Amino acid sequence: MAGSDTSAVTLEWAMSNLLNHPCILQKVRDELDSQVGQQQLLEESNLTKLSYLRNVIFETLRLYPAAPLLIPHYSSSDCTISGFDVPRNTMVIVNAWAIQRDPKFWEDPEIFKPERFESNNISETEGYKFMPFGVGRRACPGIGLAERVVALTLGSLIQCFEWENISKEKVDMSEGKGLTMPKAVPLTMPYYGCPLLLIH
Ligand code: HEM
Repeated sequence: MAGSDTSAVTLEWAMSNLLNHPCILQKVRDELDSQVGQQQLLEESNLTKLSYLRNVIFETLRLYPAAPLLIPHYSSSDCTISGFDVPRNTMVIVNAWAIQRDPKFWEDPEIFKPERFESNNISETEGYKFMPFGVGRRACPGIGLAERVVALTLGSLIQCFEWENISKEKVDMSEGKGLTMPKAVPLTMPYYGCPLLLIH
């Protein structure tokens, strides 16, 4: 799975979600102001304090996973999955997109609500309902890098520029086709530089 394409589409989905939810965008900006301030640029060492930014990225990956069907796996032995007998050497495709929007597991599954991740330690309590990086031995080995790159880039874009949807329409969130899930309509939006940029 390409590391750059997955991170790039996740950024585009995250930015689109924020433009459609100005209050959430403002909350991210407030967190950046209080935890990093306007006198210095966001750095990797700041990320541990930016939990709301992290939740925005998790919520983006829940609704718009970059690899919606993960990567095809083969069963190494006969097994049973949800009551279905799966013989050895069968190709198994996991629909993470559907699981991450399943109303059996998620309250208001179609709503973009980063707060849902506030009290949870995903790895311990979320089990197999949230798996944008896959799970187990063949899960994405780039997860640590991906989380840092997406958070640093998204956080820097919000810290350094003013973003606003000037169109009367919401940003189109239709999904395109591809191994990594692109937006059907690419995001284009004007932005304004912040005073922080003039300092550096
Ligand atoms: C937001 C960013 C990313 C997402 C959402 C993502 C997601 C995934 C997913 C879902 C898989 C398949 C897991 C499975 O089938 O169980 C995967 C595999 C993989 N990813 Fe990522 N990935 C991201 C970034 C990266 C980065 C930055 C790198 C490396 C620098 C990377 C390297 C890999 C590799 C090498 C595999 C194959 C692992 C294997 O088959 O054993 N990924 N990724």
